[in-house]
Amino acid sequence: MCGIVGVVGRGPVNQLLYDSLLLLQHRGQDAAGIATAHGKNFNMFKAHGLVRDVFRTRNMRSLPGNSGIGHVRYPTAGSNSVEEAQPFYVNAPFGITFAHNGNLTNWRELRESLFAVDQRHINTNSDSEVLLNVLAHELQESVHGKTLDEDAIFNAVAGLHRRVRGAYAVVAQIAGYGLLTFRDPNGIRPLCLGRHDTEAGPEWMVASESVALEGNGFVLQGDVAPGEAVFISLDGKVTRRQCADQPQLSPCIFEYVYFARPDSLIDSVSVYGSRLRMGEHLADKVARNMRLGDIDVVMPIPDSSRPAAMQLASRLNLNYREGLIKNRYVGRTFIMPGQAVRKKSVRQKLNAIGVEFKGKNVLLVDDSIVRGTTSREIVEMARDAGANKVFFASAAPPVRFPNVYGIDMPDQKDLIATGRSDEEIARQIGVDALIYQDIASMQQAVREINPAIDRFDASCFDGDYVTGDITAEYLKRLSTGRTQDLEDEASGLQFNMGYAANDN
Ligand SMILES: O=P(O)(O)OC[C@H]1O[C@H](OP(=O)(O)OP(=O)(O)O)[C@H](O)[C@@H]1O
Ligand SMILES: NC(=O)CC[C@H](N)C(=O)O
Ligand SMILES: [Mg+2]
Repeated sequence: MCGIVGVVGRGPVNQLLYDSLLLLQHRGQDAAGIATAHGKNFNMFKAHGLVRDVFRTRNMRSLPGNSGIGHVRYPTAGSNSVEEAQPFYVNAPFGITFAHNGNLTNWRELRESLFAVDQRHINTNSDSEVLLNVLAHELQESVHGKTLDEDAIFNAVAGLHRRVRGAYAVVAQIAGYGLLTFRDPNGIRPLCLGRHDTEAGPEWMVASESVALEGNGFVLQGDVAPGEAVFISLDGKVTRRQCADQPQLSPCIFEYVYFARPDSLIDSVSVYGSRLRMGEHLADKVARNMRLGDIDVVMPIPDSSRPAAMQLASRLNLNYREGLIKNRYVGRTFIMPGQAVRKKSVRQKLNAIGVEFKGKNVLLVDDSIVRGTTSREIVEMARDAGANKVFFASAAPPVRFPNVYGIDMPDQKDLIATGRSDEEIARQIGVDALIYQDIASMQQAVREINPAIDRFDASCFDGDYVTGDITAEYLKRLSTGRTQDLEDEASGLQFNMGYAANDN
């Protein structure tokens, strides 16, 4: 899950973009980048690492301009090579810089047709570079020698929607014209618009999550609708148009479960509120399946499960205790690359307070169990700290299917719930009892806040993929695809370029 931001301001925006990326850091820890527009020129800097490590004063100084875009990356296609860090740039037509959150499901086919038919070379295994080139091609076709105007821009987005499948929330700058932003026809990934009034006129910001707007003094104007495109000219004029034939809001439910910050509003739903409700539904299931007298204490696994655990305890009238302390300098473990580093980081990140465990029957609550890395380690920690019995409740149902829309779980065999019953999973993670949320209750928790959401993408729980193009064959190819991408990279089909890294 990456984070994206775009700004059209009335003064330099480099610091604003930096601050916004810090507020979106939880969506991607692998690489960060900013591209600003200064007159007709773009300035860009991107590198591996967390936002605060990527940008030094000298890099910030090299990013002048009153508009710009930014990206924090969590790779889901290709590799984590720095050449796939975003934003991306193409020089024709006009010059475009581009950042993407999501994952395309037909990017390999698109890459072939871009080369064979549109004569465009894609230099990385990034689906985002493919998407940028589709946009550039459609824009070229739509302008066709005439001056660029809003009709041409929106027609290009409509053409892109017709060719592309998958999840995409995008911010792009067209040199000398302005900022373009759009969301896929299912609205799988979030995107919202904010406004800040100044004496010189309004400033505009679009971002993956409303926390980036609010944290910078912008007022949320609402979400970009599924299939909709918004164009903001450099003088601050906003034009919006629906560019998809059959848009249908089907947001990714995992945003509410885990990805988004609790203080964000996504599609008019408070993420925090939805997690509280997931806790209530989970409480009801615990009450139906366990003797409450057996539970001495309810404990969250920091950070994301806190609202659900708190609400569960309150609804069941049970003690709530914080027995696991988080090292605030270790990031999110689930989005780290590679199992070895994820496993080690769980131990570095969380430490048990012995007195809260010793001799007690503890109900641990987490937002989800995916590979089982966190739960296995924490259960062992609880036992080592002297817990009598360890029970576990997950505010999300078992994750049984790969994600193809921007969460890096391409391989079913990595998921602890694959081919296992709840009892077998309980044995795997070493608990005395395991309670999972039901799929319907998880969806209801969000829908109770916004009943207008007809459908969710809950494919990693139920195997029903909203874009309708995912076959068993596709999923099989996906599991080997990332390895293949790394091999392609070494095969010499690409140009290799060096990027300057910060050396201090
Ligand atoms: O079963 P797993 O593969 O371990 O994945 C699930 C765990 O990963 C996430 O935590 P993470 O440490 O990423 O972030 P958090 O601090 O936001 O909870 C999530 O909240 C679960 O705790
Ligand atoms: N998680 C994401 O949104 C990733 C965006 C894009 N697919 C990449 O790998 O860079
Ligand atoms: Mg967690």
